[in-house]
Amino acid sequence: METEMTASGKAPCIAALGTGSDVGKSIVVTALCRFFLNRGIRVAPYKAQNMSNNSGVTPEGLEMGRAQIVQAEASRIPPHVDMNPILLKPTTDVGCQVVLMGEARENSTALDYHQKKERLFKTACESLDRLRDQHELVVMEGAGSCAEVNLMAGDIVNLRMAEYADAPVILIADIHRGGVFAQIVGTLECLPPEQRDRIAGFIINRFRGDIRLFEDGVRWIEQRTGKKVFGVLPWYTHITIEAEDSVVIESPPAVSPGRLGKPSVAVIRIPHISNFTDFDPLSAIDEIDLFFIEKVQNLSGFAAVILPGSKNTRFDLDWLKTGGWADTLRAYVDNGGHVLGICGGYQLMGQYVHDPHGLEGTPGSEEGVRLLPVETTLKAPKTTTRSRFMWDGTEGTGYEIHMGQTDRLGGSPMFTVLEQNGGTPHNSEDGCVSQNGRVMATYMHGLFDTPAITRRWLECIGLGHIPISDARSGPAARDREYDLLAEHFEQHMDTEALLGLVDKA
Ligand SMILES: NC(=O)CC[C@H](N)C(=O)O
Repeated sequence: METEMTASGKAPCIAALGTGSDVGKSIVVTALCRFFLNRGIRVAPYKAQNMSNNSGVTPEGLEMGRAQIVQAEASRIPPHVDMNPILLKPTTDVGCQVVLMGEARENSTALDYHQKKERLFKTACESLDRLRDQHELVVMEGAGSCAEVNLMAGDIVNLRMAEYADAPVILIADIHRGGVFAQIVGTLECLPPEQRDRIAGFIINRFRGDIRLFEDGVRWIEQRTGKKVFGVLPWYTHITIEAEDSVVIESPPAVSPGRLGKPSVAVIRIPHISNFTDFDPLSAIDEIDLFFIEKVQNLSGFAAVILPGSKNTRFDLDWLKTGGWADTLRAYVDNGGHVLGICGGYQLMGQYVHDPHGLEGTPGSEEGVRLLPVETTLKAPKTTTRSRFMWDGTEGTGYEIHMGQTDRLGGSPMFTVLEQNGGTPHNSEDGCVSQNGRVMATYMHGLFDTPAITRRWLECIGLGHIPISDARSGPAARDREYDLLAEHFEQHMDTEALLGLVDKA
């Protein structure tokens, strides 16, 4: 199918906006991208502004939100910062790092960020225009609820962006949390008439149970609003696509390792966790139980404990120390436990973390958890690389996103870096392994995406007998999941009506 160019000579756009946060916008956009691609349309994803600590690196070595990287993958195109020109990475409750066109620009409080919105809106529009020049369709994603009336004047990602692109809007609602009728009618009610008219219809996400029982509900919504329900998307468990938001791992309960007779691995859910999707390949292994844990508990039942990335290393370090985690971790290691740190988790495990310029809070130094002989200083410029590395003869790929630079004062490096952003690495040593080999850490995110590296790490923690199939991870495996998602989506959507939207756009 071909799309009609708009009068401006640019490709049409459609926008998926939400009735709230975490209603499943990203996954619907991912499904839409693969659906349109399967109909022969060259499609690209776009989200003007993303607030997330879950980011990745483009082939050009620039940083962008992982959700748009996933959507680009579903569109079978390389990710580009135009797909997510503004990324806000929360460091504190009131401040964030502003990543503009893939580069960390500054730390901003919500208030001063607000004052820069107009300039940023222009940058975001230019990105969208470029995407529209290069593709046949752009599927835009909104942020949070599109009807936050107090924020509408400064909106650069929801209806204002849809207006700029003259895009019809699909409103995504989440029936699982209840109140779906009020979500939809209430959202429309909060919008001025011209914006309400822009909403073409609805997708109801996360339906559980017998869908026939909801037919009345669909009729009610259509009669009440005069707009179409494009489809009701049932809950699924047979498809794995990485999650966008760390709310999926919020407030995890205490767990009993080994409860199912399987070896268990714990990831400590630190307050500013970043790139929690690093562990998706581990959760996919049936023979292992992977848990996120937050409350201090005895660790002796775990085969290994992981300290993940952090967007505020010193804050999380203080949290680990004052809450009792630091002592618990040291005792666990003294008793033979295995610990792995990734990025911020690596920094935490050293002797000190220095932040002389206050990049992540007030300037100063903080004593580390002291599990490794390393010392870290946070300083610009930010490192953002796609890397290739070697671990004792096993090759892997990963990506680095950090301000910190870490000096090794003992132990040995974990990886030899072979390549960064397609060129020679700045420093060919990465990470640190303790003398006894049980404590190790690296800057490399995404290391478990390489099955051979996962296998190698499982050997290190005494789980070398667990089979790791190459078919479970990597690009080909993810591509199959996008097809499964599109299939599920098509089964439950009025596909003709969706295609009709593109014609009208
Ligand atoms: N991704 C991370 O874990 C980043 C670690 C730390 N906040 C830094 O910027 O160096």
